[in-house]
Amino acid sequence: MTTLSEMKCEACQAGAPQVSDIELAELIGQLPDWSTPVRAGVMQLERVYTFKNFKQAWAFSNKIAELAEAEFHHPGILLEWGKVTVTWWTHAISGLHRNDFIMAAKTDQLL
Ligand SMILES: C[C@H](O)[C@H](O)[C@H]1CNC2=NC(N)=NC(=O)C2=N1
Repeated sequence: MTTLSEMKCEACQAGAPQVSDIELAELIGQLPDWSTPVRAGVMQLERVYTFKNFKQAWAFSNKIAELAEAEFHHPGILLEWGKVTVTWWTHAISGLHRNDFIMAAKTDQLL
């Protein structure tokens, strides 16, 4: 079985379906360290990573940015001293697409 981190994002346009409740339950089950906050009506996928200092957090943020550009699917990244908060959602559909779960799994692989 292909794991999420081995999958590739698919091109996602406006009108693409958000994950269903059943898909959401199945996918979030593969990402135990991630939460699904809803902000301004938009469900997102979020994880906080902690580090020993700003420099390590900064380096991790750069890796995420490179991954996002390679997959052309981009997160929110909050860089703080010793912390990186990564938030994935699909702007085009104002919600969660399978791509967001793939990218969250790939983000975990960067550690
Ligand atoms: C023009 C539009 O921003 C692009 O097609 C891509 C870029 N990266 C993206 N990233 C995310 N998270 N959602 C998008 O809808 C998205 N669209």
